[in-house]
Amino acid sequence: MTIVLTPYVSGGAQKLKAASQSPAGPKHGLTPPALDDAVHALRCLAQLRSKDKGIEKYIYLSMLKEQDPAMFYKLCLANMSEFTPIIYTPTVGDACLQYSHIYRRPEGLYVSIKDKGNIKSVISNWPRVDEARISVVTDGSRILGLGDLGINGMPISIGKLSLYIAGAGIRPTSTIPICLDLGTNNQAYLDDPLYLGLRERRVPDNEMTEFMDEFMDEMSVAFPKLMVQFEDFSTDHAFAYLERYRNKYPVFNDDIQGTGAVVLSGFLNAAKISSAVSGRPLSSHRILFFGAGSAGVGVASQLMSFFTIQGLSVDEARERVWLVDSQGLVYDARGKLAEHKKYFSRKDYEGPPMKNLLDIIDYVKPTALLGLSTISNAFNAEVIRAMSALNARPIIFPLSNPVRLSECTFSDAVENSNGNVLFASGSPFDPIEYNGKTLYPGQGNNMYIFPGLGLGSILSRAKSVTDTMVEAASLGLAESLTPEEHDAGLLYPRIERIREISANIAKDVIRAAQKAGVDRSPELREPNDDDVYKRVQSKMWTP
Ligand SMILES: NC(=O)C1=CN([C@@H]2O[C@H](COP(=O)(O)OP(=O)(O)OC[C@H]3O[C@@H](n4cnc5c(N)ncnc54)[C@H](OP(=O)(O)O)[C@@H]3O)[C@@H](O)[C@H]2O)C=CC1
Ligand SMILES: CC(=O)C(=O)O
Ligand SMILES: [Mg+2]
Repeated sequence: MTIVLTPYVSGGAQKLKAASQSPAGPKHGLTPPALDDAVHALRCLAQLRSKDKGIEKYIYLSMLKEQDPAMFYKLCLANMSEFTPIIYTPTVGDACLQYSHIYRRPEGLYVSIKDKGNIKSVISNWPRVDEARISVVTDGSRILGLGDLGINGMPISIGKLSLYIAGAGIRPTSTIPICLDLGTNNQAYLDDPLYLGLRERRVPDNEMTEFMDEFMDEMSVAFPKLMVQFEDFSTDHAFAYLERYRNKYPVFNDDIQGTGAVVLSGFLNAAKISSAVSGRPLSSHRILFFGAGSAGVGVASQLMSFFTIQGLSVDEARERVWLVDSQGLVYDARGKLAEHKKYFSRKDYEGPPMKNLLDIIDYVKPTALLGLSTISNAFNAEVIRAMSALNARPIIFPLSNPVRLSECTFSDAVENSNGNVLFASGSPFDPIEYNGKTLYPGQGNNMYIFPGLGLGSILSRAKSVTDTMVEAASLGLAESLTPEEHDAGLLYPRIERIREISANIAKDVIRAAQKAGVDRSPELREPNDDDVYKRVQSKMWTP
């Protein structure tokens, strides 16, 4: 069997395993006599499935990934819909919450505010087994919908990179999960004797920006071919650092751009179905966002292209969007607004604050209701019924993560819409039987986008990640449904096809990078798309 040591493992067990390797196969006596790859795969799956709790499964898979990455990724690829809810949302949310308690070994790079002025030497400690190509960087300040988790955010960077490796064939040794420790305002962690991060409150913005400038600069010097994915920064910093670095380095923000792209894709497919039934033109859809943070506003911005593709002007497209935040409908006359909400703030409403979601639905008459609020059950039975009264096929996407923060469950959405809902959630729900038919929930999660977007950006050696590259990823995903998936009423392709989907998205991203003139990989400027697709596939790592 293949045993590959990851750069950051050590210890007696690994040394013994490494010793069992030789070009001619395992050294006699250092592995059990009947150890066989295929049977061992069954053994690993049986061990995984014997565990009742999600967090125990997470810990088991974490250890398997360390000890035998090839086996881990082989099993992951063969069982994507079973593995993703464990290594990613929802279980990765529990892993983050409990990280300081379940911690067993270092994994990834930790850079703290105490390293300011000295970040270069910290980065230089990263083992250079392979040239780093992609890093997922979080500061732990808004992990999923769970709030400020400080250093406990590390598993989100690890989980996203596992999906890059499984879903897009990025070489494991070319990835760097990073958690920046800028303190935490989570009092429970500050009081927890096992907490692994700095026992300090978050630093002020000016200090954070100095730190981020140094960090980004040193990363680009140490790893000239690196692409950085910002993940789960709190909303103000998410927008600020994307703007600050996007024209300087190859970087994108997954919560703003990845989520925007995945939702545009699912919305395109849902709107076509909804419009085919109602007869209303695609350009007349009306979208109500419940939640106006980095994800809500990121998705709203990306959905502008849904309308501009239908021929609306940018101003007309903006008129199709309504935002709701914790204070209710977002409108100019309400008073001072956070910078990121201003663009979509309504100018055509001047009445008293409108806080009740049912009143807002009655006023807006939306065809689509998208939840990015972290408020579980916000889309209650009355809300779903109100949407169903307005629309033969209401589009309802409760996109908050993890699953317990979803604005509604799939079964509630189906029951209260008499099976008519066009549904996608951020975290996975099981299919359900309804009136003798199997209904499948969509998973509107950026996991469909970032692997292909990252792969395309890396292979094209993009200087920056342009809006057109993000849009290409989204449209590529929307078009990737097979006839069978269309017939089953799916809004997103089956996750089992993630490699094929990612290769297609990467090809479209490469083309968009070339069109935008940001690519630095002349050998990919092939005239034929099929050749580019084949080149992408040939570059994918296979366990
Ligand atoms: N499906 C996917 O792929 C993704 C899902 N997400 C999920 O989206 C959620 C939000 O993320 P993000 O935008 O970064 O977080 P933020 O905290 O920035 O945004 C949350 C938004 O919800 C609003 N809100 C909070 N309480 C209420 C309420 N009672 N009624 C109405 N609105 C309310 C907030 O209002 P205010 O502005 O007034 O505070 C804010 O606008 C998270 O759960 C995250 O996991 C994120 C990225 C990807
Ligand atoms: C999916 C994701 O990126 C989030 O919930 O933050
Ligand atoms: Mg995120």
